[in-house]
Amino acid sequence: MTTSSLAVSECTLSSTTHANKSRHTFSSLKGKTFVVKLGGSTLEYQRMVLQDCICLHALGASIVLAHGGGPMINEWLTKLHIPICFQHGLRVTNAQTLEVVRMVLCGQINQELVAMATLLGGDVVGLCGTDGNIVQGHIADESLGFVGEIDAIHPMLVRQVIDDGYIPIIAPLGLAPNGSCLNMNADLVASRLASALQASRLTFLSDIDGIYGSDGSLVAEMNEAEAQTLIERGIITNGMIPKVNACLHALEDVPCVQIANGRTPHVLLHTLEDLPLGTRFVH
Ligand SMILES: Nc1ncnc2c1ncn2[C@@H]1O[C@H](COP(=O)(O)OP(=O)(O)O)[C@@H](O)[C@H]1O
Ligand SMILES: CC(=O)N[C@@H](CCC(=O)OP(=O)(O)O)C(=O)O
Repeated sequence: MTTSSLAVSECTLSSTTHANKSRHTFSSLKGKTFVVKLGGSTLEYQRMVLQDCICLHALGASIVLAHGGGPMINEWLTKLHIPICFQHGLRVTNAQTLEVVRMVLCGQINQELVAMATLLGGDVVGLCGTDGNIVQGHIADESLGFVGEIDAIHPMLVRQVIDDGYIPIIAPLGLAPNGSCLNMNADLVASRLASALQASRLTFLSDIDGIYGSDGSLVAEMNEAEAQTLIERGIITNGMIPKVNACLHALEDVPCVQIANGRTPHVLLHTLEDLPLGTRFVH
């Protein structure tokens, strides 16, 4: 048995119910592209998420894993006594902060995901948004420092990696026209990648079940007007603001966009059952 088929059987065995229930869904994954965004808040559950990615990949889907790492960047900034500051969910990034962002996202988190996925039998390639000019952007707001707004996604390298049979694992950095590296919000990178790849599904895995509304209960479906109202009323705050904007942006090109809890066992397999799960964005 190959390492890849081992990973599939481990995944399928530990989720026999899903495999049985979803036999029809699983048999039709060829040609489908799933973009998964793994939030920094959920990286401790990376093993389970990677297992599901490897399983779906072995069953024929093209998988792209985009990751964040906000909490780990905060940990390192704190250790180094560098101040932490966010505006509307985006990190204010001066030159010193950018050095730490790059080291943590690429040197630590991306490398750990690649090592863990390889150990689990996956064929993965670690990339960062600057590789092959995948994520091109510019500084949109001087007050945020080296934070990029995305101008273009060049998905050729990602497509090549997929076509060669690998799962690309992508860190959220970008390149400015002058060649300088920019800190990008990972949700926005995942969203734009999903659009550029014409993905059939974009799933944001975070540390909450989905979006909580004004009465504190989970909102199963949300459209743009409802999202804007919740942002204006201060019910959607912090990192959820760019995440919601990313979801709304992707909805123009991607038929299924949802936020789900990355701590739920085999949540990616659940997403294929088309049962209510987390918050799904609708027109
Ligand atoms: N209305 C809301 N519903 C759910 N979570 C919200 C809401 N508003 C703000 N949040 C916050 O958004 C967080 C998820 O965003 P973020 O911290 O950026 O996560 P990630 O690292 O997974 O991308 C939640 O942990 C929660 O604290
Ligand atoms: C500009 C900006 O805010 N960049 C983010 C990049 C990481 C990220 O987005 O991580 P999460 O998905 O865990 O939030 C940051 O520096 O934290």
